[in-house]
Amino acid sequence: MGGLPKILLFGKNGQVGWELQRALAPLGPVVALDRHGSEGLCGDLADLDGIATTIRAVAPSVIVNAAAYTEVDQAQAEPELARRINCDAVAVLAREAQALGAWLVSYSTDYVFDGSGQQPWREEDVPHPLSVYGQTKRDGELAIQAVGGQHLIFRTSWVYGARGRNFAKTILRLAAERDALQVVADQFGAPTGADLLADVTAHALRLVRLRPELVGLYHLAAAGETSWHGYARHVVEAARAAGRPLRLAEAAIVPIPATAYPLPAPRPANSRLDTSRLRAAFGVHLPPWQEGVDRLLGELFEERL
Ligand SMILES: NC(=O)C1=CN([C@@H]2O[C@H](COP(=O)(O)OP(=O)(O)OC[C@H]3O[C@@H](n4cnc5c(N)ncnc54)[C@H](OP(=O)(O)O)[C@@H]3O)[C@@H](O)[C@H]2O)C=CC1
Ligand SMILES: Cc1cn([C@H]2C[C@H](O)[C@@H](COP(=O)(O)OP(=O)(O)O[C@H]3O[C@@H](C)C(=O)[C@@H](O)[C@H]3O)O2)c(=O)[nH]c1=O
Ligand SMILES: [Mg+2]
Repeated sequence: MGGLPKILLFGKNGQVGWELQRALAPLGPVVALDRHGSEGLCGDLADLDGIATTIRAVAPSVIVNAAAYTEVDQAQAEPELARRINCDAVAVLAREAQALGAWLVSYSTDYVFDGSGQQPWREEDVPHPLSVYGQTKRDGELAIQAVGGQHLIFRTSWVYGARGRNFAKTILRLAAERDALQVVADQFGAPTGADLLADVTAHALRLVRLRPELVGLYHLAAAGETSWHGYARHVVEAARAAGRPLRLAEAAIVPIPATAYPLPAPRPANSRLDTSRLRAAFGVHLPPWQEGVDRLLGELFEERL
């Protein structure tokens, strides 16, 4: 094998991409691109020829794709663009990776499932997306599998990071602006940190160099479960305990059914992911979701002192 792998990272400024810049750095030299590209390299996943040319020019031994069309509601109104980025571009990455004999890492979502039942979803369960976003992400997974090269697909859920937009930050903002909040209490999943995703990715990439048979699809989420309402309550209680100025009254986070919070894209009621396959294959510990969320909050509160 010999030599450190050259890594090409797409989507470097997203929540996960930002943490990957840090976590991948010790593995080997990283060429990290956002949609604007750099030094003549195209990083725009909407430009299928551009990214193919970039990959051929860089000739990496690992491609990590952290770029995606992640606006779940907006995707309902622009399915073609969502498909181009979440599926067609991913197919190009898979083909170009295969041609180079490179590994491809990509991320997918709990939204590939229809949310039925109460059991955590396993990798072999049949996806049935409820939304355009979920469908295009599912088709991206299938595109990678159809090419059949060396790949890791990590399906995760409810991602947050200190940098970027996410539910926890939205709730903090709303708690400072409003007297009361209504939050969906009948959708269940696990908030998962972008830092955890990046660290597990780096760990897995080290391991697959020695054990290429670990190729495949894995569920990767923090341990435990909550509802969006439970998540919001956790965030607001931490903010209150830290003495943050809140407009929100005590006990003013009202649990509501999803039917009372209509959005363009339906979300799954059951977003629980069974992570046994990942933990067994890679020997990783996935901490309870509260640990990562508390770190995020600590970081955010520190920033604003
Ligand atoms: N966020 C979540 O809750 C979850 C995310 N995932 C998956 O995890 C992965 C990482 O998500 P996350 O980091 O949270 O998402 P973010 O939305 O934080 O980041 C996505 C990045 O993709 C970039 N992007 C969008 N369109 C293009 C394009 N045409 N070309 C290049 N870059 C583009 C965005 O750039 P810009 O800011 O310029 O638009 C952004 O930097 C994705 O595959 C996502 O589907 C899975 C489950 C949950
Ligand atoms: C802001 C807010 C949201 N909600 C509900 C709406 C919805 O059911 C749920 C989450 O809403 P959001 O729009 O913040 O999250 P959403 O964009 O659905 O988040 C998803 O993003 C994509 C990229 C994924 O892959 C998923 O894993 C998931 O993280 O919370 C409330 O009930 N009250 C509120 O005040
Ligand atoms: Mg969203």
